[in-house]
Amino acid sequence: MVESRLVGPVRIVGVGLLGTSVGLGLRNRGIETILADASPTNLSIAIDYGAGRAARDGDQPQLIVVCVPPDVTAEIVARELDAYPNAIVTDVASVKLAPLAELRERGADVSRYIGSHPMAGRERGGPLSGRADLFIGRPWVVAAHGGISYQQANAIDDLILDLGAVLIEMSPEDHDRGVALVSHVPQVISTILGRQLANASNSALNLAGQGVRDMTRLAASDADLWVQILGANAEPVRDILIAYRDDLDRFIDALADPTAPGARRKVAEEMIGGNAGVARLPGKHGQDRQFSSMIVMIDDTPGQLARLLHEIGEIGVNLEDLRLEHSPGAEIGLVEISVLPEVVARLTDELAARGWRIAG
Ligand SMILES: NC(=O)C1=CN([C@@H]2O[C@H](COP(=O)(O)OP(=O)(O)OC[C@H]3O[C@@H](n4cnc5c(N)ncnc54)[C@H](O)[C@@H]3O)[C@@H](O)[C@H]2O)C=CC1
Ligand SMILES: O=C(O)C(=O)Cc1ccc(O)cc1
Repeated sequence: MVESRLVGPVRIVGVGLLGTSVGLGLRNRGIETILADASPTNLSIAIDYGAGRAARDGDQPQLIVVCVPPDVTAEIVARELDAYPNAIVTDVASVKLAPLAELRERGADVSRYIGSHPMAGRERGGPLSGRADLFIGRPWVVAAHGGISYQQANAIDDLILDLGAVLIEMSPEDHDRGVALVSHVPQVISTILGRQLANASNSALNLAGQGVRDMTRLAASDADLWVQILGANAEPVRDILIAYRDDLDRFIDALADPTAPGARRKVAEEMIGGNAGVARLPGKHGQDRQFSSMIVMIDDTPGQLARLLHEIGEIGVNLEDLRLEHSPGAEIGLVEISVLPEVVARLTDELAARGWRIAG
């Protein structure tokens, strides 16, 4: 078992996709986890899956992670702060300003609370979708505020590093504007595109290739959750959608008469603008687009990276690119390797069989 930074126990409230994944990841590191959920069914599934045990009288959690829908996040965080006066509390809701504002309105003791947000998830919620490796190599924002000192937030940093994620500090305002651009607006646009398919003919749908599937993956997301996320971050999302409407209008105008002087240039300029934007995305959807990437966790000890590279050579796979990230303070390294898409499955299986920990 890998050594952990957290001491525990960690109490997890809400054991759907996020809560079960946190529980499974911490249990893999030997950390005691206590689970709670308003749904008895979800609670027993998460326990059966090995994400932790049920709560008992006298539990003294070091840290509480609230993983409930955004609308009820502040209410549950406030309740947990009251019930466990020695614990630090965080939440994982996809928006950060609204829960903090509501906690302040409720007069909660925010000196023991910092909101956070892992940029990792799936379209399907519920405990059955939980995965121990969901957060490995993913950004996890800590949205600090003036009411808590850095030292008190140590347990939240340890949680993030123990789960193999990459800690990023941001203000709640910057966070909400950032996720509006990279998560919430892409969700809306994917949904709109998905709706266009609802009444399409079967003969058109039968032609669907990978492009439309990539673009509409998010359209399968849970409506209940997204009504809450978009409602809680409406202003930044709206601002970007208004700019997007202008972009759409330019495209529509350019296509009104594609043979008119300058029309082709206008379309080309839009395409080149898109190329430039997507090239700025870090990681596998950006610079390394023509290759597939995977992340291998290595212990931060001498010889580990060399052994990994040697074994990839033994497996007979050519490495196209490599990036090494140290999780600040954690004794692990995250090696992002890029290879040809057709060898990913074999390389993943063979490295896993040799005992390497792989994440996505
Ligand atoms: N789904 C995703 O991809 C991501 C979601 N998030 C955030 O994580 C949080 C949880 O999302 P998911 O795990 O996807 O949802 P989910 O629907 O899979 O799980 C939510 C769980 O909370 C429980 N719950 C609801 N109200 C409760 C209450 N009052 N008290 C106790 N338990 C309650 C539900 O029974 C359910 O088990 C949300 O705030 C969401 O914004 C963050 C990153 C990614
Ligand atoms: O599936 C994806 O690519 C996502 O972006 C999932 C996701 C959904 C909600 C979040 O708050 C964070 C991540």
